[in-house]
Amino acid sequence: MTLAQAILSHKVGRPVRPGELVVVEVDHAMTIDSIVPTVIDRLEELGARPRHPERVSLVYDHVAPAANVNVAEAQKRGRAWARRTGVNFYEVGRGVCHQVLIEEGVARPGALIVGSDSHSTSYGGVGAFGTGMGATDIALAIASGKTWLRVPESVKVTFRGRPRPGVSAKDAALEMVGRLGADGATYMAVEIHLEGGAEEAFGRSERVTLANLAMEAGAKAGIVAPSGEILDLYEVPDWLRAGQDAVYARKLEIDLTALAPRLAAPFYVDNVHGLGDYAGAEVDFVFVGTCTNGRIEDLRAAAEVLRGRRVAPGTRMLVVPASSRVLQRAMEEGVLQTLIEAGATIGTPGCGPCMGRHMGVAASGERVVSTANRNFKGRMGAADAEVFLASPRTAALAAVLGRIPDEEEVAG
Ligand SMILES: CC(C)[C@H](C(=O)O)[C@@H](O)C(=O)O
Ligand code: SF4
Repeated sequence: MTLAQAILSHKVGRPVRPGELVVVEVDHAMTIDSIVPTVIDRLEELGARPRHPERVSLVYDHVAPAANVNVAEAQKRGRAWARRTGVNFYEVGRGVCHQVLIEEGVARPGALIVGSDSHSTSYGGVGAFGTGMGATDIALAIASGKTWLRVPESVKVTFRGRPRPGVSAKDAALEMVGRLGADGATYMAVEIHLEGGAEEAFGRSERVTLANLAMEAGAKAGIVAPSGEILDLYEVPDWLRAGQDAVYARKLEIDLTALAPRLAAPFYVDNVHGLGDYAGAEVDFVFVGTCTNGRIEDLRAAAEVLRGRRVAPGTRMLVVPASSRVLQRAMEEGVLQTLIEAGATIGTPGCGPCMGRHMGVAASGERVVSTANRNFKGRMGAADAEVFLASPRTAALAAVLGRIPDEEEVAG
């Protein structure tokens, strides 16, 4: 069995096969500020309330703090609903939904989590089956405590070895999406195995980055086989193991020892290149943050580059911690001090300008280096703003140099 099969079989109480439709209890249902109004509408149409409010979370992260009166009104309605129903509520500033659910211990190995956000695959970083759904499906999951799923086929991706200096999980994830293609894993589970040193090199944070980017290959779920740090942090159930008999739709091997830093160039996440193709291109705006790369490990990587240096004149840099805990930690460790002294500015924990809705959108013709997971046309503001996706290290170097760095500078 694959890991996706193992989790869904455990839920159903018998072995399930890819292609089967199953109705399963969900361990948790999550929704966000910008989707909750529709979720409430659907629940009201059904005359339903959350069946298990303690298994529901509402996180205010996407346009938080509210950018205008309409958003403020919608958030007010969601707050009142959360109070009325007793679901878990995370206010403006607590952080990006996925990071919050991981920090709160909701995401754990073997759990099934549905969220009204496509990057719910992130929970796979800790060995959960996390998947994104629309508002109607989430409303039904909240009302009934269950959902239906087609048991997905799986693509097996094996990362082998330890990455070279300057190469991170983001580079590995971009390489994976580039090789799979944007629709290479549509409705499949991407099952990620770390071997030959990769299981130690990539801790929880890095695994979340990998599972998060699996979405950009179209994946229903991205599940990293628990090993390394995950075994220290969680109790991993015995049944959560891919069997020798597991059948995969496709297998991909990535040698981390040979991997160079990667960039996803506009306007597709699978448009993955080496730095050499764009090195020297001027950069207007650098954004470090998001559910992909806004954790303390990512802020440390940026601070390491910025220590004792300045963001280049003509370039601006915004750092948005993925959560309030990340912010707190960055403060305690002096990471914030380093970033601020270098001339970066800090935003409220949450999604920040990832979706181009507030907190620093890009103007026409501007070039952005972002640590996020999407670079579609208009994603961060103007339709012709160019967004390059990269690791926190590459992004921070772009900020101090005012241009896209080359491979040697990143290896530095
Ligand atoms: C707003 C939300 C529904 C959306 C998603 O589903 O992913 C957003 O988080 C994104 O990254 O584009
Ligand atoms: S940080 Fe970006 S990718 Fe992640 S949930 Fe928020 S908007 Fe979506």
